[in-house]
Amino acid sequence: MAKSLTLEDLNIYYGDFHAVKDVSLKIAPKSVTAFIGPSGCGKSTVLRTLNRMHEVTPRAYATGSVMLDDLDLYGKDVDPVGVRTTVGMVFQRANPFPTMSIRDNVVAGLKLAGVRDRKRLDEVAEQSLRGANLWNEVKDRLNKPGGALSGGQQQRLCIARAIAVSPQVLLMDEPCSALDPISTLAIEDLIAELKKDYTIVIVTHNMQQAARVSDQTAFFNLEDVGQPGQLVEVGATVDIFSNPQRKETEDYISGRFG
Ligand SMILES: Nc1ncnc2c1ncn2[C@@H]1O[C@H](COP(=O)(O)OP(=O)(O)OP(=O)(O)O)[C@@H](O)[C@H]1O
Repeated sequence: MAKSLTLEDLNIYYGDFHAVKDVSLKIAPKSVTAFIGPSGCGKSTVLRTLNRMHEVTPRAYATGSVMLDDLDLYGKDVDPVGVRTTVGMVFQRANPFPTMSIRDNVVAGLKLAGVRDRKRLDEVAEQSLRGANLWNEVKDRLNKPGGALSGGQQQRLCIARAIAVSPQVLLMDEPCSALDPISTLAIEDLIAELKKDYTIVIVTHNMQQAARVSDQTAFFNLEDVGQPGQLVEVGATVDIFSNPQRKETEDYISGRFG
């Protein structure tokens, strides 16, 4: 079931480079939080610490804590691979396995986890494709390759693949940046649906998108090039967009910089 995330004093490094400084933030279950801010301020870096993908980069590490309800994701006995199942991720560019069938793309994670029962796999494939609003478009060609779908369909296939393993949180790193406006709206509608079951964190450069899809907005910035990114302001999306407390936030959302 959907869970909360609590980041406390999170500092994130790539080797000697201090990329993000002192982030503390609460994310409620079954809500959408948007990370916004200019290029290089650390939005994707923070996102990747939420499922321990950050440390996949050589010499990258984080200090502080990320709690999933009461589980410290950076705790000593926590398996990062398990974390990545519990906290799923969808990337900027849809990345289905191109020659693998649509059905097998969706259940790839389950197969990897050892599930072999064909009936069960078919059920999960259908459920996840329905959940990703893709079922009606692909139900007659489940054995065709995932790479044969349109960009927007591929992105929904990746969302189906992410939800097939029953995560508690979904992270989305600019999921619409490679999509046309119609496919973008389809993904935004889907986010509104998914929020009923999942806690969602999305990085977006699109202010209108942040305003449309999120309940909470976190604005990141950096004082100067080479300085660590920081969380400048976080609050209910309506407040951040209508009544930001910090001038930097106002300047950014009104398009005066970034
Ligand atoms: N693999 C890496 N190795 C070293 N430094 C990195 C790596 N990835 C990102 N960085 C640096 O960390 C900082 C934050 O980058 P990040 O990609 O998180 O920013 P962002 O806000 O998501 O940017 P954008 O909006 O352009 O995607 C930048 O200075 C970036 O150059």
